[in-house]
Amino acid sequence: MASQIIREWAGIQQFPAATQSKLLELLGKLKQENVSTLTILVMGKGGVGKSSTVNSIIGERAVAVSAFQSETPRPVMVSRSRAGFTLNVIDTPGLVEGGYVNNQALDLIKKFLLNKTIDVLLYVDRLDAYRVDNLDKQIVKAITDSFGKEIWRRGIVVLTHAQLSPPDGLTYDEFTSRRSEALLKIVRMAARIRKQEIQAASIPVVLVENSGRCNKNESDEKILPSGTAWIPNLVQTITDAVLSGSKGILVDQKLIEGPNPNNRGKVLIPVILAFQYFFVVKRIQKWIKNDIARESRPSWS
Ligand SMILES: Nc1nc2c(ncn2[C@@H]2O[C@H](COP(=O)(O)OP(=O)(O)OP(=O)(O)O)[C@@H](O)[C@H]2O)c(=O)[nH]1
Repeated sequence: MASQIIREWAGIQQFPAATQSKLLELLGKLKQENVSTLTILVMGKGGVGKSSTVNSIIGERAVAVSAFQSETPRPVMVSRSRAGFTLNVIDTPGLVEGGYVNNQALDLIKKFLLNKTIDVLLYVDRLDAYRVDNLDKQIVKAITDSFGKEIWRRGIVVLTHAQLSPPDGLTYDEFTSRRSEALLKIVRMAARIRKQEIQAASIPVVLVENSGRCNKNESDEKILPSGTAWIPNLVQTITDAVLSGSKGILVDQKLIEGPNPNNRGKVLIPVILAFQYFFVVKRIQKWIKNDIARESRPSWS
C-alpha cells in the first residue's frame, strides 16, 4: 500500500488572523491532552456539501467540489500536519443511490477505514431542506449498523447552506432549531439512543456556510446570520467532542464483518435447555408418576 503523504498544513495561513489564533489555541489544547492526531470522517447524502466542508476546514481546495455529479466516487483522506499535530479529514461518496442507501459506497468506506480510528464523525446535511424522511433514517441506521451506536458519542451534525433567510413568520434561530431538532430526532431513533440516554449522549449541531459569498465580520471571518464565526465554532465543537472522555472508534476486521450469524443467540442455549428441563421434562415425569400411582391396579382386575 502506498504510504500516505502528509503535507504541511499551509491552508491555515489562508484564514484571517482571528481564526488562525483560535485554531492554534484549539490545537494547543488537544496537544496538551496528548492528542497529536485527529481523524475526522465526513459522511452524508450526495451534494449536501461534504467536500466543500472538508475544504473549508483545511483552508484550501483539497478535494473537488461539483454542483452536478458526485465528484467523490471513493473515500479520500486529506492529511495535513502542523507543529507535530496531524489532521486527517476523510471525504466520502454520497450515501444515497437511486433513492436507497448505497451499500456499495458504505462497504467501500468501511474497507478504506480498516485499522483507522475515527475520532469524530461529521454527519452532513443541508440546513435549507424542509423535511426529514425515511431515507434520512435509513442512512443514520446504516452508519450505526456499520460502526456501532458508540460512533454517535463522537458524532456532530453539520448543516450547510446556513446563510439563509428563514421562511415567513420564523426567526433564524427558530428555523435552525426546528430543523436541528427534526434531524436529531431521527438520529436518536436510528442510532437507538434511549430516552434516558438523551441528556448524556447529546449530539451537537453546527451550522456551516461554505459559499464564497458568506458574510464576514470586521476581522474578516466568515460568519453566520447569527454573527457566529463558524470555522472556529466547528473546530471548537470537534475539540470538545474529542476531549469529552468518550473513545474514538477503531475500525477493525471484526467491526467491518459485523456480528457472526453463527454466534447469534448462542448464549441463550443453556437458558433454553434449563427451561426445557424444569418446565417440560420435570412436569412430564411428574404426570407419569401420578399416572402410575393412580393405575397401581390394572383396570380389568
Ligand atoms: N451556498 C452554499 N453552497 C454550498 C455549500 N456547501 C456546498 N455547496 C455547493 O453545493 C454543491 C455540492 O457541494 P459538494 O461539497 O460537492 O457536496 P458533496 O456532499 O461533497 O457532494 P458529493 O461528492 O456528490 O457527495 C456545490 O455546488 C457547492 O458549491 C454551502 O454551505 N453553501
